[in-house]
Amino acid sequence: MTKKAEKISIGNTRDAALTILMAVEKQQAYSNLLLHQTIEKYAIDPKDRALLTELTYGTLQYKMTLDYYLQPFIKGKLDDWVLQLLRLSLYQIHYLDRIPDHAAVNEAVNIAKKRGHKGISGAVNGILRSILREGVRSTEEITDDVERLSIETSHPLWMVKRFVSQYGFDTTEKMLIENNEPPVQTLRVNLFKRTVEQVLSLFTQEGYTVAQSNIIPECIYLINGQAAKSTAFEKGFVTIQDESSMIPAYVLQAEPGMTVLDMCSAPGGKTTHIAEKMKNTGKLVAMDIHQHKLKLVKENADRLGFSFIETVEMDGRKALEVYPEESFDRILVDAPCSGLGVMKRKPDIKYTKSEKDFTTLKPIQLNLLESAYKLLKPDGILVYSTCTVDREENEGTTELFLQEHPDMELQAFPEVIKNIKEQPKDGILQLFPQDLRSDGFYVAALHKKN
Ligand SMILES: C[S@@+](CC[C@H](N)C(=O)[O-])C[C@H]1O[C@@H](n2cnc3c(N)ncnc32)[C@H](O)[C@@H]1O
Repeated sequence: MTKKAEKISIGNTRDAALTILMAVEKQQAYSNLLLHQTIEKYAIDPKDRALLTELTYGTLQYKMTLDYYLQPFIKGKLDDWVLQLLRLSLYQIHYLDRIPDHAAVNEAVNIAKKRGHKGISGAVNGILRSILREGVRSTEEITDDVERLSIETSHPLWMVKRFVSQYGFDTTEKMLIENNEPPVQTLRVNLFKRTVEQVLSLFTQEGYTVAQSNIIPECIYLINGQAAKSTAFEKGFVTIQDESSMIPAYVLQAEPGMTVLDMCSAPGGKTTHIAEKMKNTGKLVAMDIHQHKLKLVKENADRLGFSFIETVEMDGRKALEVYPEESFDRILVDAPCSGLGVMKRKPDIKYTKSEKDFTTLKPIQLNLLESAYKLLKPDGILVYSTCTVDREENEGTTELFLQEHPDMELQAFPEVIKNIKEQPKDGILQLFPQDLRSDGFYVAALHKKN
């Protein structure tokens, strides 16, 4: 495709959204990365950027609900792209008040003409106009509560059943509804370089609207604008991080001069937070199994001004081949997980995960913890965290680990973390997306008895 042709096809925001949706479906590409690449590559203008994000995420977020609404109007088999176009158009008609129905239909017909032929554009026009005339069917027709919740919030039935069995219907319902809300933009102030007040004032001077969190003191909410374009970001005064991800560095209680291992570190969000708490002194090893991801840790460390971080490409399960037993004061295992806590940011996760993923993850998490246990000094603290809300991967993994290691016990949380939410056990925190409007996140702090 020539540059000119690319420009023409991408000139239309809906057409660009359709291209992204098709790539997500076909190549299982990540929606957030594709969206970012599309915005950068085609220099999409800020006002269209918001619409492109809304259309792409909204259509993906409500895919199953949209299919439920579309189904009675579709006779026979449609090409994948036509189905995506219908979902995209119905999303605008059903969920976006500010887009007039006729504009959504006209755009769909134009795209169908351009991408297909007259027959297809006629079919798209017919289906959308029938929906406008007759309205969509009610989800009340679904008699089973769990099935209805699955369709209304567009999460696969197996997942909803799993959550309901783990947390009950009410908590699950709140979580699934929150997953379809736009994420709150949060930044962590790099206290090694600036105070929260200095950063708030810098953002305000540049026309951003910001507010300090009353949970994590160095967390600020960005109400409007793009953080990555700000002076504070460029100068390394802030990093983009979800508020829940700021918890592990508090719980780890690393101090200047200590020897600390971040076993699954890339892209370095938590490593740089730990580095800040260590005031750039001591030894901080940022390990990851993927060399290409460690580049991001280095870039982040450089931008934020930390010179003492050592990046190491290694499988954490084999770290004992290189590091002696009992050689670290603190270890963070921010483990690979199913990611069910971040579906708000990455709605494609809903449709790409399957139940069999859980059987492979737990042994990896336990093996990483086993390796960390051996590397940890007596009286040391080991923190296990995940960005999932799956009980098996979280409490399940922690309980098994504790059973196998009677010399490990839960470590009480610092006050800042204790105050976030009441928990059955001090030392374990399960955050749901509805708690702080953050990602769903899990943290367990474990202490090695002397
Ligand atoms: C949840 S992400 C870590 C996010 C990171 N801690 C942060 O805050 O930016 C999990 C990371 O674990 C890494 N990983 C997966 N298996 C690993 C292993 N066996 N040893 C070390 N790292 C591993 C992945 O490459 C990925 O970067």
